[in-house]
Amino acid sequence: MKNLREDAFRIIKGSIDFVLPEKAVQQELEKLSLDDNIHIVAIGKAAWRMAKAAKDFLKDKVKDGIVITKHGHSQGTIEGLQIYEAGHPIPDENTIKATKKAIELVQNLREDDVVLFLVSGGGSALFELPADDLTLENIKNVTDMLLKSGANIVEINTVRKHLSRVKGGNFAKLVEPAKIYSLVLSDVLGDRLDSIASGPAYPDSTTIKDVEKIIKKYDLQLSEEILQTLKKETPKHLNNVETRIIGSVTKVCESAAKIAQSLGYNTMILTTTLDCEAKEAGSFLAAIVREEKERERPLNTPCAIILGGETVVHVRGNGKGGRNQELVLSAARGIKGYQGVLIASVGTDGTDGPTDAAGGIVDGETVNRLQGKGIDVENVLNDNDSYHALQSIDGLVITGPTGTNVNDLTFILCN
Ligand SMILES: Nc1ncnc2c1ncn2[C@@H]1O[C@H](COP(=O)(O)OP(=O)(O)OP(=O)(O)O)[C@@H](O)[C@H]1O
Ligand SMILES: O=C(O)[C@H](O)CO
Ligand SMILES: [Mg+2]
Repeated sequence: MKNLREDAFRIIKGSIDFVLPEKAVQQELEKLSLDDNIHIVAIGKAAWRMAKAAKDFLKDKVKDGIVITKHGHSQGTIEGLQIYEAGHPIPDENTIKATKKAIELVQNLREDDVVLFLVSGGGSALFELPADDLTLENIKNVTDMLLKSGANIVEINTVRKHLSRVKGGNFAKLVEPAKIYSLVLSDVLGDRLDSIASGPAYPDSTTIKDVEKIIKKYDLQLSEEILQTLKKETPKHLNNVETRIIGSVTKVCESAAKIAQSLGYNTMILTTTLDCEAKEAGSFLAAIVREEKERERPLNTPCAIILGGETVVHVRGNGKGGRNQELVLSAARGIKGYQGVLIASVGTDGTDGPTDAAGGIVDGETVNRLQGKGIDVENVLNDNDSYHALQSIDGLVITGPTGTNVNDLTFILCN
């Protein structure tokens, strides 16, 4: 018999290690073998670690550079690079100041210069210079409105791209005639490159028609000056950019599958875009487990069934939890009594909702164990209190902040 719990922790640790910024950046730089005259521009929550890895690898080939990351995310100086911290999820004065510095850095480059553009999630708030005569206040207001509207990240960034001097491919235009190599750590399901950090160096696939639809759909009340700016198109073609995705939930799933295989499991990646309600995802996973246990389908045991994505929780209760913890607890209801099975789900950033846990692990005994402590799973789910319930039965996965952020990993292990 396999030790499912031990194997689960190996899969979690190993697959997250694979998309840590250092490893992902250096592996790609080895393949690229860039010449001299490199200028680093790094944006996003992982910017500091990506830039440090690039500088350590490229050494004197780097002429200069700039890092723009979230407040609290810098880990000190990096020789030859300017470091800025700025507001996230709402941009602040530093966002504008740092973005102007980045533009200064790339504005007068020549054809034989190279901009190494390191992109990670959070870049939209951290890298911004408003278009036309719009002010930071304008952008803050629109951002706040969009974040509260219920629009998804692709929709939010569609609007943001059309209000900016750097988003939606505009940054690449400012870099011309120099070339950009863009290395991207994706936090958008499906890895839409024009959405990640609002695609400063990627041809924009969205149009002002799309913006109009989003304004209507969410009944956004925008000022006249903003509506005027939203009439201008973003660049649809760029000639100076090469882009590589160096980390994503797809890569996490693929490395989880490899690790599971090496541990002796028959393995399948079911999806890399799980995006429904966390509780529903949990019920669905439990149904798959029952099929495995009753009929050994879809895989012969021992097996690992792997999913990547980012589920949604509409928080209505007063409890503490996160989408991964809620997903596994919901799943626990449907696998009650089964032996030799486990379901785990974690955020690859190590933080699931406003908790210190990355996610949770449940098995066929979870519901009974909770009952033994006088805890009713339905009540817990109604109150969105998955954290305390899982904590009481040693069902939390605690990794601490991992330094990367590429959505969530969920998997089933069956003996
Ligand atoms: N008590 C709770 N139970 C379940 N889910 C919760 C609870 N409180 C908050 N959440 C969910 O946690 C989400 C926020 O999670 P988290 O802080 O991990 O952000 P994120 O989406 O991963 O963003 P980031 O890219 O910044 O990490 C919210 O969208 C909310 O749905
Ligand atoms: O910065 C952003 O736009 C989001 O994190 C998606 O990449
Ligand atoms: Mg998170």
